[in-house]
Amino acid sequence: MVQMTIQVAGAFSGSLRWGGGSSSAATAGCCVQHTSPLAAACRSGWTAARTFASHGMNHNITRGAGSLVCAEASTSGASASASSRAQRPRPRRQGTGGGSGQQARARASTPCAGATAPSSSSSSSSFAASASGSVAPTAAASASAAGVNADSLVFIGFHPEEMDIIRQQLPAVAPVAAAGAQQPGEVGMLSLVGVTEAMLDLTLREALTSSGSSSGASGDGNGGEQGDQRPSNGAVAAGRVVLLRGGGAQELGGELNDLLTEWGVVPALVAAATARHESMPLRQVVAALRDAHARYYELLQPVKLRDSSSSNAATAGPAAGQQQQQQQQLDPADAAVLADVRVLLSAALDAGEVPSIHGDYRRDAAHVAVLDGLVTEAERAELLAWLTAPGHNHAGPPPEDKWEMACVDRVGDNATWGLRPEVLAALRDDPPPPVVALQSRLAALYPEYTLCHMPAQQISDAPGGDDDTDTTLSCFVGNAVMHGDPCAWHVDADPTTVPPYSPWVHNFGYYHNRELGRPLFVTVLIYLNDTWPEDNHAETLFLDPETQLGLFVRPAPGRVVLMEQDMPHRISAPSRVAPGPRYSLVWKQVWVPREGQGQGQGQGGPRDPACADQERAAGFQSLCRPEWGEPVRIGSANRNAGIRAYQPPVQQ
Ligand SMILES: O=C(O)CCC(=O)C(=O)O
Ligand SMILES: [Fe+2]
Repeated sequence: MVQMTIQVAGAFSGSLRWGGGSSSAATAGCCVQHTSPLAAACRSGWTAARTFASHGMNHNITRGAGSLVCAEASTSGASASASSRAQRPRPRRQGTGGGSGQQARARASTPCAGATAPSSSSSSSSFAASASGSVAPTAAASASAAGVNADSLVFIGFHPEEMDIIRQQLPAVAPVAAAGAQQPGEVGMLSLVGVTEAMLDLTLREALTSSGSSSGASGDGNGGEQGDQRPSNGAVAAGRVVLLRGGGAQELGGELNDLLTEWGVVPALVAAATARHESMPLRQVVAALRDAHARYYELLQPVKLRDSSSSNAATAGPAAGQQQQQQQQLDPADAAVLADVRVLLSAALDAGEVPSIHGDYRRDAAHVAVLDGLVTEAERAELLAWLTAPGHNHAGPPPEDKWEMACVDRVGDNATWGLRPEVLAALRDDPPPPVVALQSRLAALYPEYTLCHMPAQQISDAPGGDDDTDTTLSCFVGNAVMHGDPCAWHVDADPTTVPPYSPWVHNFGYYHNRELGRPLFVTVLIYLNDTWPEDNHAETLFLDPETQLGLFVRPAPGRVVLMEQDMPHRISAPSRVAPGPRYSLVWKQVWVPREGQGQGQGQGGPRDPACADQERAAGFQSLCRPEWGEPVRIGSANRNAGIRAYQPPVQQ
């Protein structure tokens, strides 16, 4: 119910690390479990931030001590940082059915006080340098030789309204050249260039020389009125980057994201332009910078697969034909298991219209699927034994050497049993065979994606890693819920609610889950008990907030649930007759589209054209595979929901 969602949000407000100050570490971004001062792990990732669409525009970010810029100053003064109001979630339009229907996809606020930025000390490796392979001289020298204004701020992938704000605000803090004054600029003056989609295929030098001309650049200073010369939203898909060209621009670099944030523009990836960039098409420059940035911050952490199919690695393999290669290399045992997998449910709910990164709105719905047979009975038993102990008595609590009372859905709730951090770390770093088997089969089932662990640390914390709270994050959650345990509605994570100072946002921007070409946030869950009679209850519940309807999934040994992470859901506690805990193991993943849609992440091969076409037609990605047929539509996802039951007979 909507109220319920409000309560969930309310219960969390102020308790996130990025919302409530330093004592709130326990809830921050813990799509995962972690140790913390509150000694509680959280099933939900960004539940606290899950408030209402009406707040979606307000990031409430203030600048000041400990402000959020994640400047990673390079030796040449570049900074790696980012995000953008362009991709900032906007209020979600209501879907069918009316009602308040607030979808909690929008990030309510992105308070950043307390986030400490890595210092711009020389110890930090130069992000610009890693992008280009070496610390190259900046573009200034070659540019001035060409008669192009040496000092420029080149904004790529920013929406027109963002550029308007920047043009308005920047002159107050930096000497910005007047509109059209670019050949060459006055000494010390910065020219401000907004790059349109049409300009992405120009080299940096070409873009600068054509800036203000009919080629589509938005000019300096006040270019807001230039009609079709304003940066088009299409450029956002390539990524949001600010190139700092020349010493004057680079002086501003370390501060730029702070400024953008102060002005209400979500930061972006900021990098020094190098001489090498001068002759590269901007699209390529953006892709290379984003690749380097993703590598530097380890944003893409491919799951471990069987050796034969390890081509899932985001960095591995030639671009072409990888998908086929992965299928060919499928272990015959995995292929045999996959041939017997049954899709019991493929469903859509929680629908509405959401802003796309292109500036328009798209139809959206979240999805859940239930698969039986993805792991064998022997593998299920092996995994349960690995997570507990061989021969463990499952009528009693889980063994305390692997489990602790440390798992919560909401701050303040009593904790339930969760896996200890070292076990969670082992699941990622040294997974037992059943985990590798499941991951390999999922990778085979979804060849269009590179399956990665959610980079929980990078998403949760200020870049640079640990803050002062000694929080250990994990991309796995173990649940052993008992009768009477508190279980609350939550979402696991949502790409619209990642903190703005996180390198994830700098690279991928803000977007609603399922945006084409952007990583899909997916949770994978497996039920592990040997048996689970009906009377034990403990179903997983899924909610369509707008209609207050939903669906449930009964635990069954080895059953796997896939859900898009922004869908509200909860465990229901086992009944009194359940003799022991109900075990589930949960993966929090990001599925990175292989085609990349200009993302420049360099993964794998092309998507299956049929699949890609279907997605394009739908306007979004989904874990429900087209070959499974149309998903069952529930609540707001059912276009017939809310039609009049009684239609008066037509008078003749
Ligand atoms: O075990 C379940 O039914 C759901 C668990 C869950 O929602 C989580 O761990 O985030
Ligand atoms: Fe969850």
